[in-house]
Amino acid sequence: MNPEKEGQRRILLFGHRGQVGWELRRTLAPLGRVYAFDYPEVDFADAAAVERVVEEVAPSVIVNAAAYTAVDRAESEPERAWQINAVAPERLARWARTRAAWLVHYSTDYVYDGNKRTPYVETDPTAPLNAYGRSKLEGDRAVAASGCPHLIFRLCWVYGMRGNNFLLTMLRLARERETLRVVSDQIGSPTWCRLIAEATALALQQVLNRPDPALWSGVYHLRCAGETSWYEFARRIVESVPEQERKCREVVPIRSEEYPAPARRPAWSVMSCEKLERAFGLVLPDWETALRLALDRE
Ligand SMILES: NC(=O)C1=CN([C@@H]2O[C@H](COP(=O)(O)OP(=O)(O)OC[C@H]3O[C@@H](n4cnc5c(N)ncnc54)[C@H](OP(=O)(O)O)[C@@H]3O)[C@@H](O)[C@H]2O)C=CC1
Ligand SMILES: Cc1cn([C@H]2C[C@H](O)[C@@H](COP(=O)(O)OP(=O)(O)O[C@H]3O[C@@H](C)C(=O)[C@@H](O)[C@H]3O)O2)c(=O)[nH]c1=O
Repeated sequence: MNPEKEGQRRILLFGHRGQVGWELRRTLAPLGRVYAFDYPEVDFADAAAVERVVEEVAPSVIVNAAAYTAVDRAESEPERAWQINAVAPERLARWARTRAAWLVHYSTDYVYDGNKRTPYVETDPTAPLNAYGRSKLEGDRAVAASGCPHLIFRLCWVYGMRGNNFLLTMLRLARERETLRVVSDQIGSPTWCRLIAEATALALQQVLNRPDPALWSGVYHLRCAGETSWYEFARRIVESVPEQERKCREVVPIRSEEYPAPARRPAWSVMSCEKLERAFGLVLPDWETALRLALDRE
């Protein structure tokens, strides 16, 4: 084997202005030269634009953190979600296969129906409840079926201090409203985007230096340890807002039916990360520690 030197390696990153992509730009830098793109410079719905960039950069690694992530909006725009989450990754995977390039891609807990009560493993059947989940699942299938060397990280409840996410929504609402009503019957693992980007780089570094890419290619669950409800997560976030800035006095637990939304969400999003630990020796901290770190560091 003749591993490519870090200095020569060309890494093509899509979605660098998103939560995970923003962090990846930094964590991938030690692995090679990072060429970063996002919407609207490159629109995943425009096949020719994607093809042009991939041909021009000619990467040996593609990291795709771009996605259509508006879960409720996807119910009324399923075609657009499909183009971005299913069709575009398939094109990237086909290109990667012809050049033997690695493709790192992200998936979601929303590919599962949430009916289990023990942690999901990667081989469990998928059955998405909403249009976003269906489009993401098709992206996973296309990448896995393409035959390119690939890592698909299946994430859950991602937050950070940029973009749209539950943490930022709750920090804002805690300052605006006296009472917050938050669902307590959906269980998952809030995961800080910075830890995802760090784990991605560590896993990628390992596979790039190992022979036999096919052995390591596959789906890996990647999330913070522990589990909680959106309600408990909201309570911790609200508590973090200094008393003098906080308007919210009460967070009320409610059932999903009491928070009507266009998309159904799984009741159980807890995923086992044993496969990730076995393959790469990676374990993320528990969600409460990670939340404290995220709030302190940013
Ligand atoms: N957020 C979460 O809770 C979870 C996310 N994931 C997955 O993790 C990955 C990263 O998610 P996250 O960082 O939160 O996503 P973000 O929504 O923060 O970022 C996605 C990026 O993709 C870009 N994008 C949107 N539409 C297009 C398009 N047509 N062409 C090119 N780029 C586009 C967005 O641009 P713009 O902002 O301009 O639209 C944005 O910069 C995704 O695959 C997502 O499905 C999995 C589980 C949980
Ligand atoms: C704002 C708010 C939300 N909720 C509920 C709605 C929903 O069931 C839950 C989470 O709300 P959000 O809409 O922020 O989360 P949602 O967009 O469903 O988050 C998902 O995003 C995609 C991209 C993923 O892949 C998933 O892992 C997951 O993180 O909280 C309340 O109960 N009260 C509130 O005030």
